[in-house]
Amino acid sequence: MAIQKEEREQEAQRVAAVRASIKKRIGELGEIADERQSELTAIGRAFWDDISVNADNADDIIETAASMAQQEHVLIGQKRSLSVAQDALRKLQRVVDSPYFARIDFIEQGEKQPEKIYIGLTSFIDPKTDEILIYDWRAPIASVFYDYPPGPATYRTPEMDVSGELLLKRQYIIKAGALQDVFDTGISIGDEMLQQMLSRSADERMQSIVTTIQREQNQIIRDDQHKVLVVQGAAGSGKTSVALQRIAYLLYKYRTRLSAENMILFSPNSLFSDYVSNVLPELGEANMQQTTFQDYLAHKLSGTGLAIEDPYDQLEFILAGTEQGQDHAAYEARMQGIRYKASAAFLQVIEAYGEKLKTRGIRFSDFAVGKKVLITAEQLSERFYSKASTQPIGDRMEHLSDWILEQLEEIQADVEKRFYRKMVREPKYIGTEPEMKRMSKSKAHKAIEPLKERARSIAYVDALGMYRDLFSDTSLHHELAQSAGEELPAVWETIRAFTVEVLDQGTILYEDATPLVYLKGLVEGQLRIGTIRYCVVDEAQDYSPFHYAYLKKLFPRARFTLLGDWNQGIFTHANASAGTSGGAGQPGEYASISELMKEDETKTIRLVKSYRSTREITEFACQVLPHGEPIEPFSRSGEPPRLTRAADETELSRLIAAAVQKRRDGGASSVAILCKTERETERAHALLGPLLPGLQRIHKQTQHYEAGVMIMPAYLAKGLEFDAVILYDAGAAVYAESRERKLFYTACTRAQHHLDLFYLGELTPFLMRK
Ligand SMILES: Nc1ncnc2c1ncn2[C@@H]1O[C@H](COP(=O)(O)OP(=O)(O)OP(=O)(O)O)[C@@H](O)[C@H]1O
Repeated sequence: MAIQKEEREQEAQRVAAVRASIKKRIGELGEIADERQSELTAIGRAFWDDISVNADNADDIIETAASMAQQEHVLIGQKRSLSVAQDALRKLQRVVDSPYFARIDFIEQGEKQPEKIYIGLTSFIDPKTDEILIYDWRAPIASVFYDYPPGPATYRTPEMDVSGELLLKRQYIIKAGALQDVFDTGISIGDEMLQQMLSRSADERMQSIVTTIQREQNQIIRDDQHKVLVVQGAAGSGKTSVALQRIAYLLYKYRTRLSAENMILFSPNSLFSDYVSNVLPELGEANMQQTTFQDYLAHKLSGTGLAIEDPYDQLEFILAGTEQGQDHAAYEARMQGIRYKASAAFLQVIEAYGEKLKTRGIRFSDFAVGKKVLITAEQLSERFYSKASTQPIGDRMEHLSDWILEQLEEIQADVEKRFYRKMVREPKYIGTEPEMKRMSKSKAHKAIEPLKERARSIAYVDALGMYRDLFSDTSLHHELAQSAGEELPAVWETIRAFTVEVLDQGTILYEDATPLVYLKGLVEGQLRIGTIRYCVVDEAQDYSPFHYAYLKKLFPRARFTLLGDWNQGIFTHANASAGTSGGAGQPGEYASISELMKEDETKTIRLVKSYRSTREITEFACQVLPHGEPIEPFSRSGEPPRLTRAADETELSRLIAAAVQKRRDGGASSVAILCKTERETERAHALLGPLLPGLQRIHKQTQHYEAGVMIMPAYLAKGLEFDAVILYDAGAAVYAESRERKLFYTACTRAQHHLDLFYLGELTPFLMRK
């Protein structure tokens, strides 16, 4: 809704006035920061002068120590106040050219005068008048802007709910310090503004969405009542964006007791981590810890010498199917194993195993130097099980480690003596006695230290051996399954034989890694990281029940936000709970998450509106999953996706190169050519490379995201988006199996503005209208 010229004039004046105020404050803060910096330098200098002066005189040592402690205290305080000033300065510098983006006029119940609330990225109080010139978008009252159309409205403060009436909702576009546009909005947050945001070309990195957060998204961002928040959101519905703004919100709301180190985000790969890495800094917050599950597993198994398979290699195996001459029986054996090992039933078996091991059965390994065994596995076992079984395993392990360390101390002393005697006896050592003592001490230390390290890291427990027992010993597995109220899987013998064979080759397949790490954690009693208070899992559909049980154990004090889209679940293991492998997402799958998290306070929120793609692309992608979650496209129109058949590979490459060029000429800053597998990517890259100079090949190890023209397997594009997507070969020879449907859907939904599909032979049946 356009506003009157006069009012617009007033708004422009206010922008200028607020900006002037901010600039002034920036100047003051700059001076304060400089002053504090020079004070700090002076104190630092005096500190060292004091030490050098006083330390010359032995009598002054005590006095020096006292003065050092005191000065250090002053130094810490001074550093803190410098960083406060610098923080405030940085925040204002970031917003000075665009101080706010919205205004609401709100009259609280019982009040006579409405209040004008201006909302921006950070709050700003006029230091002279104490007037709040800008409210932070995360302040309680700002939620009215996101949640309500003009009319009755309520917002929640920590103390109470405040009701009133929203009289006006206004949005501003302020660039380089000048008001460019201002308009009043009605029902939802300016479709106009959202249209503008979504029509732009995809940026180098993900952008923040604070100016246009939608009501249903705001509900997720500000939820702090539930321990587990599950978000099922359509492709492009803003799950990742919401996750990041939520982290910023929590950091603001709990700023006195929560910092970025208390939060962890699990993302699908390093490329994605890089892609989203600037959102929080843009919002003035530090980045949370970000990792991939794979990195976590690798970290947990580091030091064991075991290398685990990458999830993408597992996926490649699944996608390759039996097409490349792979033995059908072997393929099926592994597929059955993947499903079983991700299931809640197998989790119960491992839990039962953990219970049993409390009283007997932990496999210990000997402590030996070369062939000489210092402490036998039996001694360790005896010692461990001599403690009451009511004591937690972790405590008993800790005692055992302490005991081993004591034994090793004695052994080290003994070894040292022997080294010394040997030196004395052998004429080739010609040192003084203290020298020989020092040498023998150091040699003994070198010999025993690795053993001590093994003791400290509980590397004397043979978790892999115990995991193998689970498969080599059918009666054990059967007994555990029964005690957990489960049955052995129907294809047990196949799974059993396959697993033992692979483990004996020294390979840890991806499907074995989490159960193994879980078991390891149970027997070592070291499965907890208490500092994490919020754990956010993006692409949550790609995690199995096992993963969730593990995360819950790992972060016992954390609240969880799990964001996913079952329609994009491309990993077989992830579907194991509902047994819908390859099919469309079923709402029933959520129940299992709350069950697994063992939390009553679980809330599931659905996001059905998709913002990324044009209406035409979203509708096109929806036909790939006829029974998928409903998706409501945001009303932004573009050209319909184009389907082009090529006669052969040479023509395919030529057509694709021309399509890329067309998109680039049309202004697309990012164009992605998506293939099915690594193999197909390699082949396509070889053909297209000469036709498209500068074509970037994206690998699973790629760490940095850079806009431009790129080629990759579709699964690596998860979570990302591009101005234009080109599907390399959408033929029936490539996409036909039900397990490939979701991957195909994921690929199509990466496109913001243009989607071009090419194919050889027949078109994929996923696009045949029913
Ligand atoms: N409220 C909003 N205002 C502006 N842009 C938005 C909003 N919500 C989402 N978007 C935009 O929509 C696009 C998709 O968002 P995002 O990547 O967060 O979705 P997603 O649900 O995680 O997608 P997917 O599951 O398909 O990877 C992004 O460009 C994001 O900036």
